[in-house]
Amino acid sequence: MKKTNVLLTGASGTVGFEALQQLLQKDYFNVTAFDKKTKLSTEKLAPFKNQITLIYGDITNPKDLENIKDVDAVIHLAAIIPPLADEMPELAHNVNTKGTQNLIQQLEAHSPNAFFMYSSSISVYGDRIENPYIHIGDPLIPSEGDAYAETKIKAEQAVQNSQLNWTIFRLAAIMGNHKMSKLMFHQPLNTALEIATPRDTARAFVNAIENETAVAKQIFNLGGGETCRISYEHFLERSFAIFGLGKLDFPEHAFADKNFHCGYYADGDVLEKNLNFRQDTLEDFFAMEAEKVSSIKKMAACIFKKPVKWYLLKQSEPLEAWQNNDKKLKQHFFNLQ
Ligand SMILES: O=c1ccn([C@@H]2O[C@H](COP(=O)(O)OP(=O)(O)O[C@H]3O[C@H](CO)[C@@H](O)[C@H](O)[C@H]3O)[C@@H](O)[C@H]2O)c(=O)[nH]1
Repeated sequence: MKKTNVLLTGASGTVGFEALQQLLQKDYFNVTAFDKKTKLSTEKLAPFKNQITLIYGDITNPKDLENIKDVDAVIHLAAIIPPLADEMPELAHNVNTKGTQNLIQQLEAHSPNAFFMYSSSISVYGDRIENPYIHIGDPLIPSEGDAYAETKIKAEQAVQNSQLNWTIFRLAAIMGNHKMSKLMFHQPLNTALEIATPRDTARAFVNAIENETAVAKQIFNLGGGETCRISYEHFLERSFAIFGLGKLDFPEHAFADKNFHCGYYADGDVLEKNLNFRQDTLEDFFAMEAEKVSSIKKMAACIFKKPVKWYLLKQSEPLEAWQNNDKKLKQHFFNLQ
């Protein structure tokens, strides 16, 4: 039987690395991994170099894509995600939108029958504090200044306008190896949060390869479902306890009131019915997180929790805006009277 040639972009990323390992568990896939050459990607992908075709390159440069040929299925994950996407919106546009267009062009020319699976994001729906139950047909209204969401919307359009067969998954909050950053304070504490673990997310893409007809030419919300829902405040409380950081005792105005994203996917079960990708619950996620924290690390965090929380709080842009009475930024982050 002829093997399916799968191209995986962003193979060393949080979702990509899970997808790579899952693809390699099946013997009917020939995997080509495309990624940017960085210290991290080299380290993570080196152990697989005998099992895959490895192409290092920059997706913004069409020349780097020239060796991509005879592909049957594509899992396109290479992207600049927040917070970097917010700090460097032009780079995000080049990689996320133009890079996707470049890849589509290469595939249209050399793999016109390829099935293109695109990873979009829940950020495209914008602020859903008032109305947290999200459906696929809801309007796409990114939060003010959310360059990342804009790049994802444009890339979605490029995918839909392509000559290829395609599917688009709008990923919920993917909780994985992402570092804590200033984004932590951009998200209002009363945000309705539905997570999906990287391995469940990857499984959806991998299972879609064999279920192309069921998902082709459609857009889906991809989340962990009812067992993966929590408020952001409770999510942080649980995480702080796991890391030995004690209570979530930040001052008023540390967290924004608005202009972020996330919510509950009201129609997320549709993708699950098609692809049967969910295995993890929130409790599994917290158990995995707890396993990552050694007792020594937890003890150190416990001893140093005050300076650690002070350091985190220093990164709160909402609090900084409030303290500086920066009218524009206060307006951006808070519901003012
Ligand atoms: O110019 C670049 C920048 C990044 N990458 C690669 O892209 C991947 C990004 O991974 P990561 O930053 O860990 O992102 P994830 O959290 O895995 O993001 C996934 O989930 C997001 C939605 O939550 C989607 O927007 C992304 O496309 C999808 O990869 C990595 O392999 C990078 O090396 C490139 O190939 N070229």
